[in-house]
Order: sequence, then structure tokens, then C-alpha cells
Amino acid sequence: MFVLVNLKTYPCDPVEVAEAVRDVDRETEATLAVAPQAAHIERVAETGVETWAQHVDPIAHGSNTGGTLAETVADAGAVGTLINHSERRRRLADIDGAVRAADRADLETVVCANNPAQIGAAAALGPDRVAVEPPELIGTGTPVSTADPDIVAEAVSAAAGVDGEVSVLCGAGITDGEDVLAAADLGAEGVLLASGVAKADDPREALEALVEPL
Ligand SMILES: O=C[C@H](O)COP(=O)(O)O
Repeated sequence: MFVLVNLKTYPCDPVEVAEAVRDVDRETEATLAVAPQAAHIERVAETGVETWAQHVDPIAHGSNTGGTLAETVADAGAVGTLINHSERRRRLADIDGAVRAADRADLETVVCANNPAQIGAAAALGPDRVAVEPPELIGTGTPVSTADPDIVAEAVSAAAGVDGEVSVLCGAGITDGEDVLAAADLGAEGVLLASGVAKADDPREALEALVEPL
């Protein structure tokens, strides 16, 4: 299983969480990675953890003030990027452009979507992975894998129906290992989570609990 921890803009110490993700990754069969804010990518990547960007724009070098350039996040140490997160929704053409930009910079891609229909559309853009996240469950601690299992199973079918090479993550409300196991049972190859780790009193303990049953 792939466990991607999105730090969003939570007020956690990104390096402390990154070191915990790195250490727990070394203790488990699962692959763990962390997505800090863009300005923290370099410091986080220096810990040795697998580091992802939270977003890249569909742009190239040039006149794009305030833009997030795929080459720059790769140069800072990111190996992949989220695209179209629920909190950073983009139009279809811009999602497509961001996937192309990430490919150009050799970044892996996870395109997020709300539901199975959108997952099919996202898979058609040729990312490495897609992630289904019902927005209403994000940050609630109510896990999608048990609260809305059909949406995960249908997302897996939708992606497979478009491109069998695109694997599916699920996210929203994932906090413990049982949630991760339930996601795996539904055909997901990983989870995308945030508050369960970034807001935990002890992020390392939260990470260990996530991978313990795997
Ligand atoms: O990127 C992560 C997702 O939005 C899930 O967030 P959450 O784990 O806080 O529900």
C-alpha cells in the first residue's frame, strides 16, 4: 500500500513529520510519502523521505507570477505531485496541462476527484494514480473506506475501465490501520490522508498505527 500524507497548511512541524514518515516507511512493507507546502519541499526532501508537492500549475518557465512550476518542485526534491485536490480544484484543461507539466519534469502524478465518474475522467488524462475523496468526509475522521465503501469500489472499476495502468488511492477521514485495510479490501492501492497525522499529538504514533495491520 502507498500512504501519502498531505500536510496541507496545518501548523505542524514539516520536518518532524517528515522524519517520522521516513522512519516508519523503513519499518513497514508499505511505501510512505509526505506532501508538505511548496516552500517546505526542500527542507523536507533533505530528510530523505519521499516528498511530494501538493500542487503544480499547467505552466512552463516564463511569465507566470505566483505559479508553481513542476520543474521547480522537482528541483527542490519532490518526486511527485497531487493535482486537482478537493481544496485546489481545477478545470479539465488545466488538470490535463498540470499532468503534462509534471510528466515533463519527471514527477509522478496523483489526480484527485470527488466521485467515480470524475475518477474515470481523471484516469483518461494518463496520470500514474488517481485518488477518490468525497469532499464531505475530508477532515471528519469518518473514513471513506467504511462510511462509503461503494464509492471506493466504483472508483476502482471506473479507473480500470479507462486505463488498467492507473492505480487508485482513496482518501478522506482515514485515521487508522483498519481504515487502510478496508481500502485495500476494496481494491485501492493506497490512501491519501492529512488530519489523522498532521493534527495528531504524536504524528509518529499515528503513522505506526496506520501501518501496523499491513
Ligand atoms: O489530502 C488529504 C485528504 O483531503 C484527506 O484529508 P483528511 O485525512 O484530513 O480527511
